[in-house]
Amino acid sequence: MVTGQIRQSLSGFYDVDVDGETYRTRARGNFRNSNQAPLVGDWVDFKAENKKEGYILSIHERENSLIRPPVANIDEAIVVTSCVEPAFSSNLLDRQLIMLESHHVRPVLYFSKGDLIPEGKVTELSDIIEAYGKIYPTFFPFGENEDDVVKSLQDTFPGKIAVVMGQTGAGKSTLLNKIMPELELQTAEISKALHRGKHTTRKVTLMPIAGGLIADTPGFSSFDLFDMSKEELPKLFPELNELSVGCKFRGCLHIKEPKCAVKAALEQGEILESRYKNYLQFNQLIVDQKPNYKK
Ligand SMILES: Nc1nc2c(ncn2[C@@H]2O[C@H](COP(=O)(O)OP(=O)(O)OP(=O)(O)O)[C@@H](O)[C@H]2O)c(=O)[nH]1
Ligand SMILES: [Zn+2]
Repeated sequence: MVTGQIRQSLSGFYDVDVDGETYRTRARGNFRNSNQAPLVGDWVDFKAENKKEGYILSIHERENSLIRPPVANIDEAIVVTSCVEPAFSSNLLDRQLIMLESHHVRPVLYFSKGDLIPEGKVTELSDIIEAYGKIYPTFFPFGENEDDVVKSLQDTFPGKIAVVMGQTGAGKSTLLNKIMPELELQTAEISKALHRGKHTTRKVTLMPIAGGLIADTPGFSSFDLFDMSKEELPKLFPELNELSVGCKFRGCLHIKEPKCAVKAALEQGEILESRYKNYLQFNQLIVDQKPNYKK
């Protein structure tokens, strides 16, 4: 029996890395019937006569995992958000952030297309980005410092598994190509020129980049996964969660309760109004989505 880490999955095959050597494996029949499917990033025990025909015997306990992308043991998720084209959406960003928080994956924010922000909007967007910077590690290449910012993001990679996610056209491929030009990932323009969809295979790969392992995720155009309870939701906003110790009621949802520290902070302008509005909207979505969930 050998132990290694799954680095790629494709059509039922799992490529397992053992100290730099790759073994092609499959999941055993009884394994497929159980609910647990191997994921890229999983540490597995497997049996192999040779490097082409191995069988996964068991999966080690996971730190965490995501559904989109299907990757396990993620150290950080780089959320790429475009400032312009597609327009900045705090709602979409906050949806991704609570999804990551609920899966215990650490978000890192990268804001792209700072160069395209119209002059009249620079202050507004910079203020928003600065506010996010107080909640999460945030990288915003803008003007002269672009290369340094990308470099400092890349300095977070060594020894880690990272996933890159974000809306279609946000600039994920562009960022990865900046870090590692050898990758030559197709950016939107090139794939448009080739007249074909970019993500036709269901291949998931961890690519060695800047000392870490990175999975590039197909972009999405909408995002509506709310599988948490309304009680759990406020805990997924780190700044609300931190403030909640000051609320009068334990389990305060920061909506209608009196003596709520979150609402006080909101009135003082200490938290982003857009985040609070998004919180209220997500709360409503959960309430509408799961009428029987209410305690
Ligand atoms: N001006 C400017 N253009 C950018 C920047 N980042 C990306 N782009 C452009 O935006 C378009 C989309 O970028 P991609 O890197 O393909 O976006 P993606 O997130 O990989 O998109 P999907 O693969 O569809 O999910 C391309 O035309 C890029 O050249 C940026 O910082 N500034
Ligand atoms: Zn409260």
